[in-house]
Amino acid sequence: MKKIAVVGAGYVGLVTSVGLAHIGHQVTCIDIDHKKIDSLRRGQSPIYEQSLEPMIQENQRQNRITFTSNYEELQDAEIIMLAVGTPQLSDGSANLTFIYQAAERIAHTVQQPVTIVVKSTVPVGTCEKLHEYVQERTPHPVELASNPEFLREGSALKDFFEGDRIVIGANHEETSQLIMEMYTPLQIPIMTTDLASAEMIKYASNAFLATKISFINEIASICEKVGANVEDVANGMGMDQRIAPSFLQAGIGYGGSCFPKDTKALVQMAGHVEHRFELLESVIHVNNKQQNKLVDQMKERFDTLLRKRVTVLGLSFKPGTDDLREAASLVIIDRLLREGASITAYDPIAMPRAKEYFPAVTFASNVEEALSESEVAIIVTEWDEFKELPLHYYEELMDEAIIFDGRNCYDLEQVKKHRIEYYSVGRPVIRQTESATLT
Ligand SMILES: NC(=O)C1=CN([C@@H]2O[C@H](COP(=O)(O)OP(=O)(O)OC[C@H]3O[C@@H](n4cnc5c(N)ncnc54)[C@H](O)[C@@H]3O)[C@@H](O)[C@H]2O)C=CC1
Ligand SMILES: O=C(O)[C@H]1O[C@H](OP(=O)(O)OP(=O)(O)OC[C@H]2O[C@@H](n3ccc(=O)[nH]c3=O)[C@H](O)[C@@H]2O)[C@H](O)[C@@H](O)[C@@H]1O
Repeated sequence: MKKIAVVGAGYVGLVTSVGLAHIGHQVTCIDIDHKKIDSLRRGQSPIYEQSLEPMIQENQRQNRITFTSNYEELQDAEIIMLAVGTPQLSDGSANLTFIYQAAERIAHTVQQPVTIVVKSTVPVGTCEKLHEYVQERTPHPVELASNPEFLREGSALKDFFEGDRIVIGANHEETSQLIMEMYTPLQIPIMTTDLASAEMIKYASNAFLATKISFINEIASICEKVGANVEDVANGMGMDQRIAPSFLQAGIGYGGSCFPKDTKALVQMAGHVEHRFELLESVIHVNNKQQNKLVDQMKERFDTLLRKRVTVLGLSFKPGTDDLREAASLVIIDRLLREGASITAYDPIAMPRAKEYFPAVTFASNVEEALSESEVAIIVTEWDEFKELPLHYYEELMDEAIIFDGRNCYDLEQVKKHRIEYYSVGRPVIRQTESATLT
């Protein structure tokens, strides 16, 4: 059992805190956001993440986790994990303000030798500089390690307990050893390396996954023109073990708090060492195009979207989370509003957050209400609730069932059995007439 402090109670900090407490460590989780801490003390999670809230409560009951805004409470921690945000600056590079603010507070608080572990995604070279920065501000010996996080929102706890690998970057073997001991109960393969390589593994991994997505989306666009079906193409490609099936789901592009920002940060980082990362620039460009694709198609279909009654199904950047950061819905709704459409939206989880973003949107309390009297539906997030929705609902509830599906939720053969006009990504358009469905 180790005494660990985690700084930052966001997606990463909170999941890390709860995960580490659950495997037996004594964890103090610190955040400067008093509202978050108050809610956590009551056992309520400020974010939606499957199984997180009961696990917070269970570990509170066992006295393995406490939440605070008071830095003094990290004084006796042997390990301090840094999990504050690293958002993007206007030029795309990473904003390290929160990292340095937290580091300053840590330096002025610690009373004994400590190891700081950077979980936040930071540009290569940051850990080395941060080490000096903290050590200059405290007489107590400080060690520093990079331990990038690979969890996905929506499956964050599962990823914590069953991740593919743990990466530890450090300058000394004893430092790596300490972090390895902390993770021992997890039985996940651990790879150790130097600080810079660990920092780069995180960016390279996210950039590679984003590249897979933009690649398949480009293939999807070609499929549409040559009459191929991108789903079959992706399945066929994924059967090759060298390619692997994951992250080949064509759609309206990647969003979220990390792929968009980390790809841009890596392009910036490369630029600083006079390397133009052209491949990644294209990945970003393709993704921007992809987010606009369905609205472009919709405009082509209707000539004008002025006063069109559009239903947006799904708002979060992916299912399983209420996170709207860089979600495709933001781009799509903004475009639709500028085109003069009238929008009703529904999301099973993200609506309370979405209401702050979209004052001009009407929010429905369920999918039926969202679709009733709608002229066109656009699916932005592939929640199970939409995937499992019987297709006749569209026929019955909408004026005329016209669906633009940005996440390829439905099987084309099933769609063909209904009076539905159906546009998806990288697959043939289905335009069923009444007579065709009856035969
Ligand atoms: N969200 C995700 O799925 C993943 C995020 N990451 C990386 O992890 C880092 C954190 O990301 P998220 O958890 O999404 O951020 P977040 O924005 O959800 O949470 C960050 C938290 O840090 C707190 N904070 C800021 N300054 C502080 C300070 N001085 N002292 C204490 N708390 C402070 C904020 O109040 C906030 O609650 C980022 O670098 C991100 O790129 C890495 C892997 C996955
Ligand atoms: O650094 C991070 O923050 C995290 O970023 C991603 O995790 P996350 O953003 O939570 O979600 P993903 O499942 O990777 O999805 C990201 C986006 O890509 C899209 N996507 C994903 C897969 C796919 O095949 N096609 C596709 O369009 C999703 O719809 C979503 O908008 C990575 O998968 C994590 O390993 C990483 O830790």
